[in-house]
Amino acid sequence: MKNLQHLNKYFYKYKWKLLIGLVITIAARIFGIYYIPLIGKSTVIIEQYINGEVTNVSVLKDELLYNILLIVGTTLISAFLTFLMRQTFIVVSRHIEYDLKNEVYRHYQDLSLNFYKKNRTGDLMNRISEDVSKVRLYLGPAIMYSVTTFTSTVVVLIFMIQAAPLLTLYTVIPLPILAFSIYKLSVAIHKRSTVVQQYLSKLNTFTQESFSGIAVIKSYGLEPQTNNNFTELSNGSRDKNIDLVKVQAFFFPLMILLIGISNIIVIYIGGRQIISGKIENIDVLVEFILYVNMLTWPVAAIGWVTSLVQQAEASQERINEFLSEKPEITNPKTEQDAINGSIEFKNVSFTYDDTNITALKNVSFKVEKGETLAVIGKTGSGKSTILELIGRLYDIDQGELLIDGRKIDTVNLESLRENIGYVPQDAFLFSDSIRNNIKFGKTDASEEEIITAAKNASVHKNIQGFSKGYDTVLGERGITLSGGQKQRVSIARAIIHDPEILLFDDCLSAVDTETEEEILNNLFEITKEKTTIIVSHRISSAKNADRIIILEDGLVVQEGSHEQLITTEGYYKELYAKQLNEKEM
Ligand SMILES: Nc1ncnc2c1ncn2[C@@H]1O[C@H](COP(=O)(O)OP(=O)(O)OP(=O)(O)O)[C@@H](O)[C@H]1O
Repeated sequence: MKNLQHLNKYFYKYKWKLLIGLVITIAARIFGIYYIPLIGKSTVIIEQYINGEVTNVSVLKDELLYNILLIVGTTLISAFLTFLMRQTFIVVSRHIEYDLKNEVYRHYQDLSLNFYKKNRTGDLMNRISEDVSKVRLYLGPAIMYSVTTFTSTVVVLIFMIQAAPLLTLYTVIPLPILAFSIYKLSVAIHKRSTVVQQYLSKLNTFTQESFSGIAVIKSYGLEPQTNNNFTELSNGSRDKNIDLVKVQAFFFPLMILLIGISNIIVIYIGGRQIISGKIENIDVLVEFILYVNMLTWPVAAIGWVTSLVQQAEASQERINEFLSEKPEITNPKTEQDAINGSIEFKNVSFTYDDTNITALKNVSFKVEKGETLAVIGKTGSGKSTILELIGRLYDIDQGELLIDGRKIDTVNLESLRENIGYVPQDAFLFSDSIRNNIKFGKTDASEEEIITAAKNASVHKNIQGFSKGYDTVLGERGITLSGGQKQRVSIARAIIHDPEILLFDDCLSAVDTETEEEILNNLFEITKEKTTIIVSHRISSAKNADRIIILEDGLVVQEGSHEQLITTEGYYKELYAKQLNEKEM
């Protein structure tokens, strides 16, 4: 139960509702049991009529009618209270489930990129959905049934002991056995349903992947093999489901068997006590059979609830594991900082934790506000890493990274990121309209601002070409943009909020040179007063920059303007010659 203590704050938050639920449950159980003594009383009067102790039939009728009305009344009240009980306990559990999901989601958002690299997306999703759902079963049904079981058992036992104490003792003997057997059965059911769930998620992942990759499957003619793999998985899933059903099938027979045993005990021992005169009236037997039946479900619930609590404990442990992860990148202060935009790397080195790859070694350069720096280098030379460090997606290991002369980890993180327009290498667009994808960079952007940003990114004409224009939905349910169109929407998103620092990571690689030229011209105007870093493999993107640095294996090997570099032996000159040749061919 140690892990479940995390939820105590939520119980505290909803304490009044839970307390009301408790009172309602006790009242519901008391009203719910009242029909039993009334049935007992009715049996007695019928017996007295048969024995001739009551001769007037209208007395019998009146008494029976009175009892029936009371039974209907108390049962209706109990039913209504049971409805209210569910409304409080289950509703509170849904509220806590919602709060917990939000807590986990917010925490996920605070965690750094390293956390996402160490953990698989499926695992993150499972903990926020499956595990939270299991915890909800503890918060709702488990607590509700525990309260019901406790109150029912106490109320029923009080009624039983009042009627016949010794018979009560004999009758309750099989009940702990029932609770224990149901517990064992619930554990077995849980184990098998976990396997069923695992198969189901394998099957889901496989199906999803094969539909996403349908183009590859078809072009390689892999349909028969995919079919075989699917059949194998679904056969496994069917077998595991059958295993589960076999165990589940024991549940009700076991309950019926144990109720039957208790009933036999009531009739046998109660019957003997009536014969020996220890119990006076037959109504005790009738009432006891009803009491035993009333006790059975709550007692069985003890076993079921125990297994629910165990599952919730395991799930909460997994949730707590992530909740206890500390974000590596934190905001150093709450006051906002004005960002002017100058960036300086002083002997910066950086090694990725997970791969141990040293992506940058002693890198130094400075870009002032209004300047453009181009970063050129072979793949894997560390270009993107420079941009990620400026966005503080990672913290540097050695050296100093200064923003406006201040160490980056002393600058307000929100201010820093709000002032950066970052276009990543793999433009990621959400399954939403083009308008909203662009507005993502500035949520309150006007239509005019959206169009201007799209025009500057040279994508406005393309968007107009779609029948729904800016309302065109992208992604799974919408159209798929070409690589170049995606890159340009992504540029529009970065420039719309007019940030002080613009970081372009090889984001014109998928557009033709003509469009590249057009975008660069537009950007030239926009970035006049900004600090701009352009990472590229193309000389055409770099040639107009104020300064160009060449990276090789994490080291700055050359630095200078386009004119200087094309006359200096090295990677830039070779690349220039090669790309010039390609253009001429
Ligand atoms: N998230 C990461 N985790 C671990 N290692 C990484 C990560 N990103 C990059 N690396 C490694 O760091 C090195 C530098 O990568 P980086 O992405 O900065 O290169 P790049 O010059 O931008 O390459 P490209 O031109 O192909 O985009 C590479 O060896 C790469 O494998």
